[in-house]
Amino acid sequence: MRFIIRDDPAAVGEYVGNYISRRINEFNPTPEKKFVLGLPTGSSPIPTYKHLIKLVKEGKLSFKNVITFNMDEYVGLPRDHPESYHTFMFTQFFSHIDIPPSQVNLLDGTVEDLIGECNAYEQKIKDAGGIDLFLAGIGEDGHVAFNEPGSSLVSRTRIKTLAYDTILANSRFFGNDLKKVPHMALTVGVATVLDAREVVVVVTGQRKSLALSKSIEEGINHLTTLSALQMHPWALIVADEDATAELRVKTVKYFKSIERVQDEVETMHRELKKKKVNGVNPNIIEQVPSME
Ligand SMILES: N[C@@H]1[C@@H](O)[C@H](O)[C@@H](COP(=O)(O)O)O[C@@H]1O
Repeated sequence: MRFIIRDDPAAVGEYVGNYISRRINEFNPTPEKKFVLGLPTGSSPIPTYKHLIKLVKEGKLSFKNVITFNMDEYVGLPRDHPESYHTFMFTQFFSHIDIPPSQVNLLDGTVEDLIGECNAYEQKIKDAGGIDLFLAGIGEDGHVAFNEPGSSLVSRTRIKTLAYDTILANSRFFGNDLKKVPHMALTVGVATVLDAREVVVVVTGQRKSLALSKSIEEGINHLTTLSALQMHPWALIVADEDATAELRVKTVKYFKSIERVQDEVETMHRELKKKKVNGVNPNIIEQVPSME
């Protein structure tokens, strides 16, 4: 697992935005071979979305040949509700970039057959060739998507009842009225996230610091579902300084000290790819012992 620390949320957004942009451009997507991107909602990815929008406006990035799959959606909120994740994604991101709406996928929490909706979503991801890069955030209790504490670490897209802490955290978007916050959601599973070829997680703010510590400094545990990321062959967490408040000084020093080496290996990896050297393992980055 790679772990990068930046000063503040804006710097995190710039780093992650550039990272995703580089991945899409290196992939060189075409109408026949589209890049498949998994996306989250929440306040944490907003600076990343802002930076990606900027890159599109500057002509440095295009989403014309990108397919997106969002992580989750509330059950029972109409798609045009101001707090639905559907509305959030179009307001914050999709309306500002050049992605054809037909390539945007979001779960629909208003359909009658919610189980059928979840199963069809998993199938749609498979049919698209799997997710190339899944961007994620983290809940205050360490959840990824809506995989609340106690979720199976091999879970797939399904209906979840939200934890009280999550309802409380999300009530800020519903006029602080707990009764207005939906209590159920459709969410991709932990295994759906882990199936992606690459996972990038944005963690900002002090209120996420305990969850971050539990995810990377302790063992894999279904009470902190993001900790399952430790099993992923190519995961990256990008945090701001505030989010590191509960980490051991040793952990922060370690990851800061290897960042330079990580960058060098990334550059080497890119150069090798560019030269199309035969027989190069695309996961060469994983072979650097200091990064495991
Ligand atoms: N389902 C979403 C998660 O995907 C998101 O990571 C989390 C944190 O949101 P924020 O970034 O606003 O703290 O909120 C919700 O629970």
